[in-house]
Amino acid sequence: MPKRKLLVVEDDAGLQKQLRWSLDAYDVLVAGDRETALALLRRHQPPLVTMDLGLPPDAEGASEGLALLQQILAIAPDTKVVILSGNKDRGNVLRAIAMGAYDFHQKPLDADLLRLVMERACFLRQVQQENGRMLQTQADSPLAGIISRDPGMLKVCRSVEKVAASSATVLLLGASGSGKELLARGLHRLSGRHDKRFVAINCAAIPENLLESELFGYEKGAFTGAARQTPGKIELAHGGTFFLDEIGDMAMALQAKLLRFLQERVIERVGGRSEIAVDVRIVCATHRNLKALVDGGGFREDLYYRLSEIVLLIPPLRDRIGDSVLLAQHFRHRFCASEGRSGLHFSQEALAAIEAYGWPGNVREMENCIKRAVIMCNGSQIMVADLGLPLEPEEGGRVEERIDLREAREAAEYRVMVKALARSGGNIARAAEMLGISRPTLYDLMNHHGIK
Ligand SMILES: Nc1ncnc2c1ncn2[C@@H]1O[C@H](COP(=O)(O)OP(=O)(O)OP(=O)(O)O)[C@@H](O)[C@H]1O
Repeated sequence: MPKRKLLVVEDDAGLQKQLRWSLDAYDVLVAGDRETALALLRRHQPPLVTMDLGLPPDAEGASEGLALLQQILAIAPDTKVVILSGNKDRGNVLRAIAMGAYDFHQKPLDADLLRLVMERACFLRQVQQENGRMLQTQADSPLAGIISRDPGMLKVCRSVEKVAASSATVLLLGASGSGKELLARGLHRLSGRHDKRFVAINCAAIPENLLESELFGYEKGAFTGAARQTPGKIELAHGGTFFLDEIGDMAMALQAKLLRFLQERVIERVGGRSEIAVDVRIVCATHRNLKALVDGGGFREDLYYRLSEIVLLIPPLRDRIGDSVLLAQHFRHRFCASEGRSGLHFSQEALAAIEAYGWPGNVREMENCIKRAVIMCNGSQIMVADLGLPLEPEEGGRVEERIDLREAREAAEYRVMVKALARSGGNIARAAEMLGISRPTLYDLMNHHGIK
């Protein structure tokens, strides 16, 4: 893999040399002034820039550096710019960050820390680019709305594509909010039934005594209040796909009726005498452990086997590598557009918090969280507080927000690295590929975190 390009803007020859040496994992381009920097930027389009704000002719001030920063971000808005600052530059550094610089690093240089900052910048840019590409191709793909770069989740998507054309019954297993309905809709759109209806019913949301008539329909006068003949949801899905969500919550008596339908493909409306043939593709989902329900006598074994011709396991969001930030950016785009708040960005701390949080409510929780943050945030950055994430309980029950960015970054880095290594079965090349970094960089990081 060719080295990534990094533009160093620094007028001090000694520091230029030190930066070249510290950041030798990159293809380093060096500029000593604004004009050279812009020429190199246009020619090489480096994804990463480090810059000193004090450039000639204003080496003591920051006007030249800030003007360059503005130009860099106007020419290539995705560039991740890290400001190298002296300890007296606080005000100017804050100004630079507010203008869109990615981060800052205080001199004297700490090579290890700077390398980490650059790696994180690289990673973030890559995720943002992938997100952009996905948004672009969204309209053409039937699994369009499904955003993921996690190998496990992508495997589920490939399986959906494979089974879509068949008539097999599909069982989707996954926690609440993990995207079961989204996948079921994708499956329908990819199938030969896509021009017919997709009808969904949530077995847990409808009282037991009403579910039967919802599913199978009823004849006029079948029960008090049955004023006219009403077809059921299964019948309405004729020719299309019928999605039964929370199948694990269905009562035993109704399970028997559903099994009969699956065996004979005919329904009988409540209070009716005739059998009506219905042709539907069944997709069901549950967040419950269906096999354990069967073992405990809460779910019919014969129905379980009927429903589980193809079983797809949807990983929870916390196990999807890199997806939390990717999804957060996706929802930020979407809600910025729908709420008329263009130009909002996440602060670094907010991104670190998004990565570190466990998302027990999965993608739905993330969607709600980002929507609220977009609506509630003041200014141009979404801060940690805007996310309203529950704080991690500390030892002794004390609740305290961790605001050490370096620590948060390191923890997040360690986590994704261990996951990638686990998923690749210890294969360094594959793990590095998943992480979007070079093998030497991964070795460096493993060393840094003491992973053998
Ligand atoms: N990978 C994803 N990319 C983008 N949006 C997603 C993704 N997964 C889920 N969503 C969105 O998250 C929300 C919840 O997804 P969905 O309703 O499919 O989950 P579910 O597993 O069926 O939830 P439940 O079990 O609670 O019914 C939806 O708004 C959906 O569009």
